[in-house]
Amino acid sequence: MEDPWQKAYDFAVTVARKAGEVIRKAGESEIKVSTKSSTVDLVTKTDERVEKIIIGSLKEEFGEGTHCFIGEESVAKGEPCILTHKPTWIIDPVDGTTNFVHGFPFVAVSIAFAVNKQLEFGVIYSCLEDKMYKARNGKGAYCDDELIQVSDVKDINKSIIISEHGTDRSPEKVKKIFSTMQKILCIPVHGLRGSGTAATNMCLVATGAVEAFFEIGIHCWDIAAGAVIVKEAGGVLLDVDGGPFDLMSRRMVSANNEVIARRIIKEIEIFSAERDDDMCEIQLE
Ligand SMILES: O=P(O)(O)OC[C@@]1(O)O[C@H](CO)[C@@H](O)[C@@H]1O
Ligand SMILES: [Mg+2]
Repeated sequence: MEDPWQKAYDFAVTVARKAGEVIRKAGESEIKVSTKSSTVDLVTKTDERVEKIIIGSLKEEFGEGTHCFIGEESVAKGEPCILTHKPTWIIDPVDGTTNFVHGFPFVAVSIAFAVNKQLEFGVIYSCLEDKMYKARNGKGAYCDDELIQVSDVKDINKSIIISEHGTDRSPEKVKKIFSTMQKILCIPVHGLRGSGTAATNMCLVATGAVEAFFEIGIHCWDIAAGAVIVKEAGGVLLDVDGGPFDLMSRRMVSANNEVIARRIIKEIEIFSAERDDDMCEIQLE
């Protein structure tokens, strides 16, 4: 049967590579905006430039009317962040902006595509490592055309877990994040890690380098592509309360299997994070 989204998938890979080349060459890492006082969320001119390139290319190829776009920088400028049934591209042009600014070598372009609110495919280009991760619903996950698979570790004591401390620096949230990390570290696990980009973290789950990555406070553009890649590599996605994964909820546990996911969930101290789709007042559907 003909696959209706093959062209979109191939195009996403091409656009992600093109965007990654722009990031690699960008001397411009000037911090343009650092929002709100309690958050440390860096934005550079490169973030905005790369998002324009990605969305511009996609609009030219697929037309503006039929496809919708959720992009980190466009949402920051007031565009709606609502997932409708329409074909929708979910884009983080530079995941790991803080890394990019500091020359810490993990920076990713993340592009996902959803139809009828279901993720169809995800592409993550880890542009400084030059690794292209990609996955399509039901068709496996790949890194540079090699099939990837999550780890088969079921014993939490033999695991490496990733978490990030995020951009919100309000002391009560930071306290909960570090308390959770302390509890997980002392289970004990082999180690705790963090690459500084959610997209890359999810690729590390998908390749079996780590057993899990969880975070409260991430956005849909950080994790949409990674969600497809983890799932297609044999992993699981859950909410931090053990319920079903919800892309717009800003909470997620991604893991190699449910045993590891649920063991971590036991330790997570949940705090509130405003949903991505509540950030917008206009409801489109
Ligand atoms: O703003 P950016 O660079 O796209 O996102 C960077 C990032 O660190 O922020 C998230 C929220 O804490 C992270 O997990 C995520 O990958
Ligand atoms: Mg991001």
